[in-house]
Amino acid sequence: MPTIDLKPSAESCWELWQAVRAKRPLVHCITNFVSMDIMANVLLAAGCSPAMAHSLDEVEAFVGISSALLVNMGTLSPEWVAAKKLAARRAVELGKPWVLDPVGCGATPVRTASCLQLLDCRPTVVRGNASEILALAGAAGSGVRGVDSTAASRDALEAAKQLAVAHKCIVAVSGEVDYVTDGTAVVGVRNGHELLTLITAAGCSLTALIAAFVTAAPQQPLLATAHALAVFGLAAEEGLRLAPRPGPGSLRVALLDMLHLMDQATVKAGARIEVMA
Ligand SMILES: Nc1ncnc2c1ncn2[C@@H]1O[C@H](COP(=O)(O)OP(=O)(O)OP(=O)(O)O)[C@@H](O)[C@H]1O
Ligand SMILES: Cc1ncsc1CCO
Ligand SMILES: [Mg+2]
Repeated sequence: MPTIDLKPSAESCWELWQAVRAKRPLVHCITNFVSMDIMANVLLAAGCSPAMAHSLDEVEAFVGISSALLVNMGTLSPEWVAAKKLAARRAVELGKPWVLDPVGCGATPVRTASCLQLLDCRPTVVRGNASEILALAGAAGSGVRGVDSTAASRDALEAAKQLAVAHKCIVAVSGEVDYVTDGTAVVGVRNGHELLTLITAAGCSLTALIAAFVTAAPQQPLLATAHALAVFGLAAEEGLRLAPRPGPGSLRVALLDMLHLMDQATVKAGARIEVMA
């Protein structure tokens, strides 16, 4: 497959998505019980192959046959955390991208400690809501309410930059504006809709899509992440426009439909990715 040279643009967004579809990457997801269904469906609709596998006995072999790994801290247990660490280390050994979703970081000491242990396993990308990113960076008063954020994404941008520098990774904070940074550059994505916060595991699924997009532009994980954020957010916007009712249930279905149906003209007209720093 030819190497893609991404630009922070809507054109590039379509181009990368087509490369993802052509590759149909197998994304190995060690996620949570809540997100399994919607995450697998989001990946399928967007043109990828999902596989949910979390057995301690199997995860290393699964990383071996996958294009990328997604690790999500949602419904954690000691066995699952051990499996996540093994899988993450294997991904690094094999040079495969892996993406961390620190769900509910800051909610309990065990959860925060587990997220920090995974962060030490050298993720390619970390994507969380603002409260999760603040807690991961050790900021006081992150405001996490269970797995939900009470902070605005802009308020977590400095924390995201700190994390990116300290852990040599890309950090994305989702919210009204999504921010992606490597610690120096900042790219903003202005797609999405507030109703997404009423669909459980929308963010979890988005993180899995980021893992898929990075497989098609492994040298440009920052821009690949921004492109995944734009595609996901735009699918929600377009879905809501065409949904029978403006509620979370209809949006959940319409989001999947749009990830399957969205065309080039819609992506080129609607993706809002901009370099901010
Ligand atoms: N106020 C908002 N306006 C527009 N889009 C939003 C808003 N808040 C979140 N989003 C979008 O919702 C999606 C999920 O992000 P969110 O920050 O809600 O994730 P999350 O809290 O991790 O979700 P979950 O834990 O349920 O998986 C992203 O595409 C994001 O851009
Ligand atoms: C609601 C919930 N609880 C643990 S994981 C999860 C899915 C959203 O993060
Ligand atoms: Mg989340």
